[in-house]
Amino acid sequence: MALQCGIVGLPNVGKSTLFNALSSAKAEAANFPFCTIEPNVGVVTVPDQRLQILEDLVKPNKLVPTVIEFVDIAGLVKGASKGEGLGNKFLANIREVDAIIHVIRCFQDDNIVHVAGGVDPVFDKEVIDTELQLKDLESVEKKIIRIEKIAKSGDAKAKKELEILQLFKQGLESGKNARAIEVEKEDLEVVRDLHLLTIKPVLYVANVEEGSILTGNKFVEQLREKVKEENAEVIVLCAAIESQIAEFEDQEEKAMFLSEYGLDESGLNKLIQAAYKLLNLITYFTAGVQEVRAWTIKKGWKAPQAAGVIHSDFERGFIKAEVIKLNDYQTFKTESACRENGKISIEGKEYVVQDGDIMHFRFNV
Ligand SMILES: Nc1ncnc2c1ncn2[C@@H]1O[C@H](COP(=O)(O)OP(=O)(O)OP(=O)(O)O)[C@@H](O)[C@H]1O
Ligand SMILES: [Mg+2]
Repeated sequence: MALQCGIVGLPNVGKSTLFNALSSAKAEAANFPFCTIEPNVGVVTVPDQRLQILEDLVKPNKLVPTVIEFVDIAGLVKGASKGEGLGNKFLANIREVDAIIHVIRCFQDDNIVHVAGGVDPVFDKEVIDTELQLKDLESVEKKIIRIEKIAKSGDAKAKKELEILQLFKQGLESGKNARAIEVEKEDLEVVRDLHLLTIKPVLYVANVEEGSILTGNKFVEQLREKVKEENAEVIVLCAAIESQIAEFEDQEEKAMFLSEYGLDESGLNKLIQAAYKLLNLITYFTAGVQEVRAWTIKKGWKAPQAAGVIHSDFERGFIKAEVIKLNDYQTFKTESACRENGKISIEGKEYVVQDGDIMHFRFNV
């Protein structure tokens, strides 16, 4: 159930450079092959140090990390919501993704053309936001027309829905993203079928020049200031350098290259991990000699549902789960030692799986 992040932004801001870097980011965590489903969808392994820890302890035949997908979406321009620059097609691409990585040009380089003249992250962000909002407004207005008819017949539910839709309409018209419009959680159901673009979770990538990776620059400051109240993450990286980092197969060489830039981790790794969080995902592990494996679930899932990711039988016939915490596994080294020391807890159907849990499911079908 790999979820998708769409890489969105103005033309020529570094989206494809970033996407290519992500796509060639060789599985660091393990020997999971990178594969491309379509030319513009990349399956990217989620780097996770905990897998290495488990590998060292268990020495499995196989190590399987978890993955998410990135989609390289073509650049949007002003007027996209009205079909400019193939806008409608690209907006449809955005509708299909689960979260948005909004790439914003924060690098100064006179050789690289900026579609709007000069580097201006705040302006650029607004151009994209506006196009997405206009498209959302169109969706909301269509639904309003539909629901109005029902409301007129005196249907109470429709009346209530109409009120909520009006709130979205006003918010969007005033330049707000749908995710920033304050409504009750259950009211979100009213717009669920619209798959609004600006309701999807977002994070920003400030694409800076090589010299500003560590320090940031004035453009990054402007962007941070602009998104302050959004509570969104801003990741600073240099896409051009990331694509070079991703080329290294040899981990030592890679580490050396990184340290030349004063980095201890690639920007890509940070981005992938942030994207994973943005999608509201967490990881649990299964650890056997055959295979140590990371599994992706949504935060808040209970044990049977989490088990269902492995196989539907596990969910259907769920009896109980045995759970070891990673640091206990590290301390006692083996599953049996964990058992002897009372570090395996037996959990039932109501157990909410935690990030990093090592799970063993008992089931009967
Ligand atoms: N951080 C950076 N510093 C300098 N140059 C960069 C940086 N990131 C990307 N570039 C350069 O910017 C140019 C545009 O990059 P890219 O093709 O990735 O943009 P794009 O957003 O995918 O554009 P489009 O929307 O047209 O597909 C390329 O020449 C790339 O090498
Ligand atoms: Mg591109």
